Amino acid sequence: MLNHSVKLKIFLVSAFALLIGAIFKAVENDFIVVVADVLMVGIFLLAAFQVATKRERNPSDFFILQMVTLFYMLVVYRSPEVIYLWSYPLVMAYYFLLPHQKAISLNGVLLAWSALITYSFLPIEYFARYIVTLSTASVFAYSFSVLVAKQSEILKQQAQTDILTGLSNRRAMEAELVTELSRLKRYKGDSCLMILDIDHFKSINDKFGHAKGDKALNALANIVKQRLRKCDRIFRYGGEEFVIILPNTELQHGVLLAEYFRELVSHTELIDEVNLTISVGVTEMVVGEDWKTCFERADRHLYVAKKQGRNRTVSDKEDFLQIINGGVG
Ligand SMILES: Nc1nc2c(ncn2[C@@H]2O[C@H](COP(=O)(O)OP(=O)(O)OP(=O)(O)O)[C@@H](O)[C@H]2O)c(=O)[nH]1
Repeated sequence: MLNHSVKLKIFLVSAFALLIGAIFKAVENDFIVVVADVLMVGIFLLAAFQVATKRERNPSDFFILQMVTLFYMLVVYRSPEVIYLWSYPLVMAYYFLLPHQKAISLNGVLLAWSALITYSFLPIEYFARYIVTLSTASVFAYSFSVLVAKQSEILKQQAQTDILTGLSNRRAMEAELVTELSRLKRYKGDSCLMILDIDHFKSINDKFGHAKGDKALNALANIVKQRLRKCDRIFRYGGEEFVIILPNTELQHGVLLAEYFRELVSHTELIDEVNLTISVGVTEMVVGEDWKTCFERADRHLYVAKKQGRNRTVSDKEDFLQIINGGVG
C-alpha cells in the first residue's frame, strides 16, 4: 500500500529506535529483550535492504507486523508499565498497513494479550479505561481504513473509466495490453488487437453539434460492446478512437469481426439522421513484443485504411480481406 521510499524510511527509523531500546535494555541487564530487540533490528534492516534494492521478494507488511506484535508481547510482559501504551500506535499501524482481515486478526491478539498483562498490574478502574479506549481506537481505525479502501477503489475505478461512454479508458488499456501479452507469453495461442476510428467525425460535430456527436460515440460504443464476447475488452482510447483486445482470436477472425463492425456501422443510423463509417486496423499480438510495438502496428494499419479512402479494414495480411470480400462478393 505504501510506496517504496516511505517504507524504506519507516524501516530505517524503526531499526534505529529499536537499537536505542536495545542499548537501554543492555544497561538494565535485560538480555532476553536485548536479543529480541537485536532480532527486530535485523528484520527491519533486511526489509530496508530489500526495499532499497527493489527485490521482488521483499518481506510482506503482514510478516513484519507479526514480528512486531510478537516483540511487543514479549516486552510488555517484561516491563508492562513502560510498554503497554505502545498498543495504541500498533493498532494504527495494523489498519494503516494491512488488509482488513489480517489487521483484525492481529488486533484481536494484541487486545487479548494487552488485557491479560495489564489486568495484573493496573487498578481495575484504569484497566477498564485502558481496554475501553483501546477497543474504541481499534473500531475507529477499522472504520477509517474501510472508508479509505472504498474511496480508493472508487478513485481507481474513475481513473480507468471514460466518463462519456462508461468504457475503460486509455490508462486501463495499457495495463490490459501488458497483461494480455504476458498471458500470451505463458500460454501461447493467438490474440488480436483492433483499433477502430470513426471517419470524418469532425464534420459530424460541425454539422450536428457536439451533443449529437457525443450521442453517436455512445451509440457506437454500445453496438460494438454488445457484439463482443465477455472475455474481449473494449476501451475508448481517446476522441473517436476505440481499441479492442480479442484474446484467443486468430487474425483471420479478428479481421472478420472488424469487417462485421464496419458493415454494421455503415448500414446503421446510429442516432437520428447520423450515418457514420469507420476505419479499422487489426493486428496479431506477437509473443515477446511490448504493448507499444503491438499498438503502433495496429495504428499504422488504421492510418493506411484512412489513406486508402476510409470505411475499410487493414490488417497484417491483406489476403484475409480479399478472401472475405471475395466471399461476400
Ligand atoms: N462530440 C465529441 N467529439 C469529440 C470528442 N472527442 C473528440 N471529438 C472530436 O473528434 C474529432 C476528431 O477529428 P479528427 O481527428 O480530425 O478526425 P476525423 O474528423 O474523424 O477524420 P479522420 O479520422 O481522418 O477520418 C474532432 O473534431 C474532436 O473535437 C468527444 O468526446 N465528443
